[in-house]
Amino acid sequence: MAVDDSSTDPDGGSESESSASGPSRSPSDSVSAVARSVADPILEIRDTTVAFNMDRGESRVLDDVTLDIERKEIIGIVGESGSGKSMFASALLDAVVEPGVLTGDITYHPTPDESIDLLNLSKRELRDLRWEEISMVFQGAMSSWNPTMTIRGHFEETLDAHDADYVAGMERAHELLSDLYLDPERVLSSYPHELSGGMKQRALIALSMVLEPRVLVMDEPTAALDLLMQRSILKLLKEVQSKYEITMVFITHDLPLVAELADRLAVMYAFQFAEVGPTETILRDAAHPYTRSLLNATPNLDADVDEMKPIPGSSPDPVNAPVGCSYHPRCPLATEQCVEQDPPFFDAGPNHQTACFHWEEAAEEIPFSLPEQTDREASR
Ligand SMILES: Nc1ncnc2c1ncn2[C@@H]1O[C@H](COP(=O)(O)OP(=O)(O)OP(=O)(O)O)[C@@H](O)[C@H]1O
Repeated sequence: MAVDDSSTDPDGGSESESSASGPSRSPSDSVSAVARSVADPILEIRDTTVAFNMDRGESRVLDDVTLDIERKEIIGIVGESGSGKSMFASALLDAVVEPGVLTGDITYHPTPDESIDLLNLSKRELRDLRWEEISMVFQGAMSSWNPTMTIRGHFEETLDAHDADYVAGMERAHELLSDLYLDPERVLSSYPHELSGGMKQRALIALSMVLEPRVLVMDEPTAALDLLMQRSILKLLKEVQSKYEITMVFITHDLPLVAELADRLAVMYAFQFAEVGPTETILRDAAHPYTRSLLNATPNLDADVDEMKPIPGSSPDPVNAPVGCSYHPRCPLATEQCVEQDPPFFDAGPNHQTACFHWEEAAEEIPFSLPEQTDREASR
């Protein structure tokens, strides 16, 4: 799915005529469409692909994605299992595992006036960038604590590896642990097995922020926790984000969960972004048939089980992703055009882009009812 702005009228609406005739998909269109929605990008991801050569053929597990991440925003990357979310996270840190091949352009702007070409750094520069500038809490990281080392040992090791000032670093560790409602001394002197899952996860978030990164990428950071702990960590993350003014990229399959936290959502389907927009807009006016069906299929505390409608069919194999729109085999709105052409992004409203030729029909054809008031709205 490419990005396109050629179908947009001056008022920000879209003209279906131009979409039907196949809008231009040149890179300049791509950049201008993305730039319009993000005023001060801290990360610019352009035409980025991750591919593995398999015996069966090339497996494109991230397929030509373009996205800007705004400084100090919380962006939720949402999608079904296997849609490419973790690959996207790894790409942001040039940390794709071998033999995966990462191509494209990712530019990091530590400040609005500085640009770093993230995919052309030396090993040393990349090592410094990770943790110090862009830090990551990986999926399953709770089990990655070294069981023979206290939590203090982990903080010390991290500070040491980056030649950071020990006293200032440990002061920051104390502050972060307190911010995350942990008793710093008790936690620092504990071994990982002496802490509950929720405490370990909060300590890990503190550890990932100890070198004062500007961006924190979290891949399913709360997946192993119960619902109440997940929600309380989300609340703490919001507080920490606003205190330290950090940019957060929160990756999850759980749309209602991340909707409580994120300013914007980017919905992934089949290794590409299907829709990007402000969280409230996506929840109220999702324009992509997949997002609308995902909202109908997603369990949440407020909906009856009978109201949930699973999406028929299964998500594509990265070796044999469908030609045209990758969602077309499961989409009730699919036409010949969807089978033949890869839809570009269309503007569906302010800062709201969707990669669907038929987005204007989606609201009528795929209705969904908004959940009752959520915690997110109540907390605003
Ligand atoms: N090392 C690898 N070699 C080849 N393919 C891989 C490798 N790791 C992941 N994949 C494939 O890449 C695709 C995207 O995986 P990814 O882990 O990014 O999905 P995800 O959306 O994060 O899912 P989940 O939430 O289940 O982790 C999947 O089809 C997966 O099988």
